[in-house]
Amino acid sequence: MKKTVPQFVEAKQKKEKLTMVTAYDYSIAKLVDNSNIDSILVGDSLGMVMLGYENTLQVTMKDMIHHTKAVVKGAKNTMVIADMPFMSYHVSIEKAVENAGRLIKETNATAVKLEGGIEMADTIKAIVKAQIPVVAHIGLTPQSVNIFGGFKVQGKNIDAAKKLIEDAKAVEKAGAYAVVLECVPEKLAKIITEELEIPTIGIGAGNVCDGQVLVYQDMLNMFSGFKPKFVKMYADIGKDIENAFNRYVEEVKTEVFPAKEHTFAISDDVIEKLY
Ligand SMILES: Nc1nc(=O)c2c([nH]1)NC[C@@H]1CN(c3ccc(C(=O)N[C@@H](CCC(=O)O)C(=O)O)cc3)CN21
Ligand SMILES: CC(C)C(=O)C(=O)O
Ligand SMILES: [Mg+2]
Repeated sequence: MKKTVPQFVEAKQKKEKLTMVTAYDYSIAKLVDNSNIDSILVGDSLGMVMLGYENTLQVTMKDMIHHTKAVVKGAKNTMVIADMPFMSYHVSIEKAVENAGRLIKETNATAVKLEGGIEMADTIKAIVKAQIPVVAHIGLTPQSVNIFGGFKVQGKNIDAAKKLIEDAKAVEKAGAYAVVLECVPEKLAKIITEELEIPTIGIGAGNVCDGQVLVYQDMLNMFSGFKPKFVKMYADIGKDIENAFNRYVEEVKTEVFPAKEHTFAISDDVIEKLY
């Protein structure tokens, strides 16, 4: 068994780094489960990497449930966190609790994640009151892309930096057990990490965070939509896939594939009778 929610929080006191990657289906979830990664995020980034949308705004509860169910089946021993999609927690606190509940009940994920700081504190509190663990997400919150005017680094001026520190404290006070810091300058992420008891999980926030998260297609170089500065390539699977497809085409054309070992036999008697 890998980490539970309390163990995830304790990791910070023990100064053990936390590791998280996204997954959106059964096969990848199994690979993550077999690795030493602590937790899986079924991110609403699936709208971009799996469904080809230009941002995460069109992702629905149905999409999140569909993908999270598959991930949970593959991740027998790994904590699965499901992103709450845009507009599933903004209309009212009641609807937010209801949708968080659906995500857990219909998928058996462990926790939900939602974007926002101070303004979401009461929502986080209500979901935690329903006994659903919540991960918060502040800084570059992609569901605010049209307010921000793009995917931009947050917290660079004094007011924005102070607001982010207040956001972090507010989500901790509201009962979040971890907080994702996305695209936050490293020195600000350090202050936030030191101020909080709960772990900070960084993406584009430096190695000062208590843990890190990356979209798996980014780290394996299998997504060509864009490449944020914070991404490091750990394998070149995209190129490997393209090369494999081209070798397959070549072998089909030259009749190298399928070979004997890929084909089924029949007795010559039967064939003779057919002729
Ligand atoms: N494949 C993928 N990876 C992600 O990390 C990711 C998604 N999709 N979808 C949802 C959000 C969107 N994210 C993004 C997307 C683009 C940038 C980006 O291009 N950032 C600029 C920063 C520009 C600036 O303000 O200086 C960069 O150069 O990194 C950052 C985060 C992070 N999330
Ligand atoms: C980038 C991470 C933190 C996320 O929210 C997602 O994948 O949707
Ligand atoms: Mg997300």
